[in-house]
Amino acid sequence: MLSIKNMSKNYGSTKALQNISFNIEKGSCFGLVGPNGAGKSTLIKIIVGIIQQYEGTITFGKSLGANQKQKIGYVPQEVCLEENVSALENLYFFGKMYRLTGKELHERADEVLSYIGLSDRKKDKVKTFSGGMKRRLNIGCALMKEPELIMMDEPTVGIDPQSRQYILNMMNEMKQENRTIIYSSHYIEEVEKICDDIAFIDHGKIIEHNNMDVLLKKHAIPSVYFSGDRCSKYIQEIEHLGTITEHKKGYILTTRNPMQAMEKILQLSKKNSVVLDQFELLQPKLEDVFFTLTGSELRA
Ligand SMILES: Nc1ncnc2c1ncn2[C@@H]1O[C@H](COP(=O)(O)OP(=O)(O)OP(=O)(O)O)[C@@H](O)[C@H]1O
Repeated sequence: MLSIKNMSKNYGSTKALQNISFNIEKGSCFGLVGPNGAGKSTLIKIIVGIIQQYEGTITFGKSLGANQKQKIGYVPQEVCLEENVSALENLYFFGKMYRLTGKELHERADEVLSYIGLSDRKKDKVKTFSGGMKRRLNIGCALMKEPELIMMDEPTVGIDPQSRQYILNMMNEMKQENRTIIYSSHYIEEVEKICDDIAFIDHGKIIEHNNMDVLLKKHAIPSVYFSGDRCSKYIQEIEHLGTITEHKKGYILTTRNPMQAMEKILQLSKKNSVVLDQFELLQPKLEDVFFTLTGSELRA
């Protein structure tokens, strides 16, 4: 549906994007993950058409076609609302920009208000809203044109957990409606919950792009946590199986072969009469993948 080829963008001597290429399928959620300054917003602004000077090509599939701009919704990182008027008036403003009028405009605004959970506050001025409500309305403005492709640039920054969950649920609903989402974030646990494909971006380069499951299988190393009095007695005997670190009252063994490691730990515990208090396989996380690939945490 959307294909980016060899895209680069410089701001003076800053290389914001360096030769980026990827494809996005219709109806999927594509996560763009990277620390501050990685180049996520620049990429989104190019796709939306805000930044027009860049190298490379963007091809939109048949479903978007020639009038693609009409079908792309953009939720900017900064909340972009008129605070002194009501939620409804903000939606009308955006609807009119997308050439909606009369009954169509009013009906669409009501639909969107219900979608973003603000129907009962529609006549209130935006300045009386919480941060989370403003974020939801910000998304609502982009939904006025019923986009096929919706670009969301860090839509959950600095809001309460309930609003965050509400927005994630909305995104899941959009996927079910076969809308395509590009979701930029450095909240990796959110991306993990809703994205199908993920691109890790750092210093303007895509350092890995893959389906979520493939990414985890390829890069995240599983580990085993075990604790119990005196299990330090046999630690030396399992050192060759992976990397051991002390954690809380026990140890984490990071290993490519967790089943073999678990069997060995059980064997040694029995032999040394050690009773294990805790013994579990820890599932790899996307955060670990980012760490493995870049050697650094995702800086918030
Ligand atoms: N208008 C601009 N002029 C000059 N440099 C810019 C401009 N916009 C972005 N940059 C630089 O380009 C690089 C990429 O910035 P960008 O905003 O795309 O990153 P980002 O991943 O979206 O970061 P954040 O999560 O902080 O929004 C950064 O080094 C940034 O300082």
